[in-house]
Amino acid sequence: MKVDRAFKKLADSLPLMMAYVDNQGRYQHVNQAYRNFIGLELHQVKGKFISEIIGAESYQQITLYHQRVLAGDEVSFTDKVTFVDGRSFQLDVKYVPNIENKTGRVNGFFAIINDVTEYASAAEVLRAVHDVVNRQTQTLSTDRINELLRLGCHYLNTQYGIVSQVEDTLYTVKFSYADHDPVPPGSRFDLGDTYCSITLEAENVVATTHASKSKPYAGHPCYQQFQLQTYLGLPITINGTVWGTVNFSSPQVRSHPFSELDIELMGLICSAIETILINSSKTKRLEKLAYTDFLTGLSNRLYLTERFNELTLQRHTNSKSCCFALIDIDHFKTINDTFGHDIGDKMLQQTALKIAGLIRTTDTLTRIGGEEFALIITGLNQAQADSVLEKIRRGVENNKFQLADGSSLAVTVSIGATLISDAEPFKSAYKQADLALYKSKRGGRNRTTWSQQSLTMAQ
Ligand SMILES: Nc1nc2c(ncn2[C@@H]2O[C@H](COP(=O)(O)OP(=O)(O)OP(=O)(O)O)[C@@H](O)[C@H]2O)c(=O)[nH]1
Repeated sequence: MKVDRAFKKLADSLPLMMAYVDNQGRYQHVNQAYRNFIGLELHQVKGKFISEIIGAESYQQITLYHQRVLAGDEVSFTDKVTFVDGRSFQLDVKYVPNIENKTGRVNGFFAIINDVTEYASAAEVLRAVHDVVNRQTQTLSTDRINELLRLGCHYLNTQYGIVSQVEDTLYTVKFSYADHDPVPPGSRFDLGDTYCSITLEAENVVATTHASKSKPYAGHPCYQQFQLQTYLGLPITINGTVWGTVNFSSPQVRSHPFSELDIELMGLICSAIETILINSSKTKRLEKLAYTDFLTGLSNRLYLTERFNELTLQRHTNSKSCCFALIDIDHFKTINDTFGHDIGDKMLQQTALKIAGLIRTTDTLTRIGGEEFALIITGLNQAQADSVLEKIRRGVENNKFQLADGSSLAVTVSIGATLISDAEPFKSAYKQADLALYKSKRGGRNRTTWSQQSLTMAQ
């Protein structure tokens, strides 16, 4: 069929993409919108087979629709279509057969095409954000934030996706995604050297698609150092306070501006990240509570067993020696009975503080029961650990507690210690130390006794 002039004129004036294809599968006309879309002139398309414009795989998929329309059916479909130049789009397509009135013969078909790529990937982002936020209990917050950054990069077609924490003028990368050359989490920059300074100053989303040609990005230290041309940044706010930023960037100039939809979707990703950060800090707070002894502020028995197991695993690789000691206040019942429970509590707190001040930060001190503390000392041999324990014993003995009447009071501690043998379970080490502690108590208190096992190991 000859495509008449009226049709061509009408088709060219429409914003929709339109084509007329004959019953041999050759383009007879493509309107201006379609030509703009595929970047070809009419003479480059006219007379060409569909298979010369659409990539082989996509052509295979849509050829079924061609058969149906050429059999006289109207056909609609939405599918990903890849052109021979490699570009892919999500297209919403309607085929209308051109049927000859008299004969009923199908001469060809009209194709009306709508590019819904942006909406399709927006829907994908929405679905994924929803999914990531709802997977809260099953996946680590780090994995979920990384997944959101990956989605954002994929949707905006940027190289880097970063969540930063900003404290005063310090910019720290907390989470990072890049399909290549990622910026490692923990990297620190001066806030002024990042475009995020612009985001935080604006207290709102800011974006550029061609930094070297737009204010205030051109000449910005971030451009000078990293030559990032495309940037979209949003402030992360937690409990009403600015916490940091989420930003997407690329060294490439972006071919088209960010749309309102892009900004809305990135806002959604930012809110999802805020929610994950808030929930994870709540979880951390609860975890801290679960591992803390309220009276002394030291870690508790639960923490001790977990730390012990962790060290057992580590010893498999570094075979560092490890000492486990139980430290028990002597005659504590008498203190309670004589001075009252409140004074007893204060003595416990003061003793905890004293011992904590005498050990290294790598050692683990916990309160595991009423007036009993447990200590794990790592990396010292028996003689060295023994002198630490002696320092503790003497330190507590000399630690005077002032009473309201001006008099002072001191307590002593008895200690039972053991060297932990390789892969020894907590229960066994505890039993060894407890037996040694019992000997210290029986031997007159205010002393340290080592388990039989340790004495053999130390020889
Ligand atoms: N003030 C106070 N006392 C506690 C706490 N937990 C346990 N106690 C008391 O600690 C005392 C421990 O007494 P015992 O187990 O008989 O030991 P002890 O008097 O220290 O005697 P030895 O260990 O044999 O030297 C009991 O009186 C408990 O009530 C606490 O949180 N605060």
